[in-house]
Amino acid sequence: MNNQIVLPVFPDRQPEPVVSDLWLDELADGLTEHGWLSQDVSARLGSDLLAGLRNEVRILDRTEALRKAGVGRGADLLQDRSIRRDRIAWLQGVTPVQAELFGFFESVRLGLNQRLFLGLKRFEAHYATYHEGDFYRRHVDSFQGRASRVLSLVLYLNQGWDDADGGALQVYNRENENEVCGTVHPLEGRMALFMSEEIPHEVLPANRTRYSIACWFRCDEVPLPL
Ligand SMILES: O=C(O)CCC(=O)C(=O)O
Ligand SMILES: [Fe+2]
Repeated sequence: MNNQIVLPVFPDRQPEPVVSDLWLDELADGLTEHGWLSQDVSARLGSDLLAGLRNEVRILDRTEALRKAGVGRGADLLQDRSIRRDRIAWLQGVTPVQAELFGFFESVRLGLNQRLFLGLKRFEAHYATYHEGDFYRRHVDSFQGRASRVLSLVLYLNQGWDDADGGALQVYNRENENEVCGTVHPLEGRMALFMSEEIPHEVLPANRTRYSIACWFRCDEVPLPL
């Protein structure tokens, strides 16, 4: 009789997004020193998660499930095509890849609260597509007089993006909004992180469809009417 134990074989599983103390220290230092940073996080998120998110946004785009983005909120919402031309869909965190990404955002929220005492209570995130010629003029992310968006995180989902494809995130000096202090090309797995109220930024016109997820960590408990 063969009583050898046969171990079950599981298919390769992607590890959970990797958020280490050391990495959170690095983010906190970058934010304290410069108010913003950009990093390649593809190894932390894993290629399966990035591919899953890219797949979702492409389907939303193809099925025209994304809506024209506005400026302001509630009764003040304006769809001013001279300011921004992207299309968006809010993430609910219910599909497996969104749930995994929300776990990552939550670790960032808790880790940065511990280190910087930002009082981040929650986050909201949307997919965005910029089609050829679309842009978002220079702006800051928190609404005047509300100061509820504290920290912005943008994650890009574009494979093989060349400089010639345009669509770069241009970051301006927090002391002088006319001085460019950084350019982030929207390559898959790249993340930009910045203080929402402090850092003026702009999306330059894209020369081909550009996919991203923008997430805001907020200090208000109750969502304001969207
Ligand atoms: O996609 C980006 O690089 C930035 C988008 C942005 O600034 C925004 O949605 O507020
Ligand atoms: Fe922005």
